[in-house]
Amino acid sequence: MATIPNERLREALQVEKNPTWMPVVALALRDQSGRLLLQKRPPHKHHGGLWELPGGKVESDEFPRLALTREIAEELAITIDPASLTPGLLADEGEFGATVLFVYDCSRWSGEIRPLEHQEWGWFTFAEAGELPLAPMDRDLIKRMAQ
Ligand SMILES: Nc1nc2c([nH]c(=O)n2[C@@H]2O[C@H](COP(=O)(O)OP(=O)(O)OP(=O)(O)O)[C@@H](O)[C@H]2O)c(=O)[nH]1
Repeated sequence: MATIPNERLREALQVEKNPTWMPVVALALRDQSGRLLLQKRPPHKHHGGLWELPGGKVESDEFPRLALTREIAEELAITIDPASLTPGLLADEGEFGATVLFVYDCSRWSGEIRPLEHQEWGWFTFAEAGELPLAPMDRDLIKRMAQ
């Protein structure tokens, strides 16, 4: 049987290491009538002025559900129970999908919603959300949620 020289085998199995991909978690928070909470990104940030789901980057030492719980407390002053989250849709953008957005569904929280980062926010039906200038991944996600 022909053998592959070790060096060639190593080369063939070499997977390009790319530590630069970015996991982002976002919350599809619904009120009692099923409307979705969206907020507007600050003008100076990436996708500034566009509307999106609340959430943010998962730090390298965090579990996704805990990152989302942290982000939601930081942005909206409410507490969500990580165990009550349901994994939902997924989207990506950038070359080879370098930013991956994981959406969790949730309809229970405690506390009163307050925009701690002074962001504009509101509850929207899918039809209303479709009229907003949305971040590109969110446009796609909201279309899929509405189906
Ligand atoms: N949170 C959130 N980010 C989104 C959504 N859609 C989307 O494209 N993004 C992008 O994902 C990235 C998340 O960054 P972020 O700025 O919200 O995260 P963060 O709060 O941890 O960031 P910071 O450290 O800059 O404050 C941004 O590039 C943002 O534009 C979304 O629905 N929610």
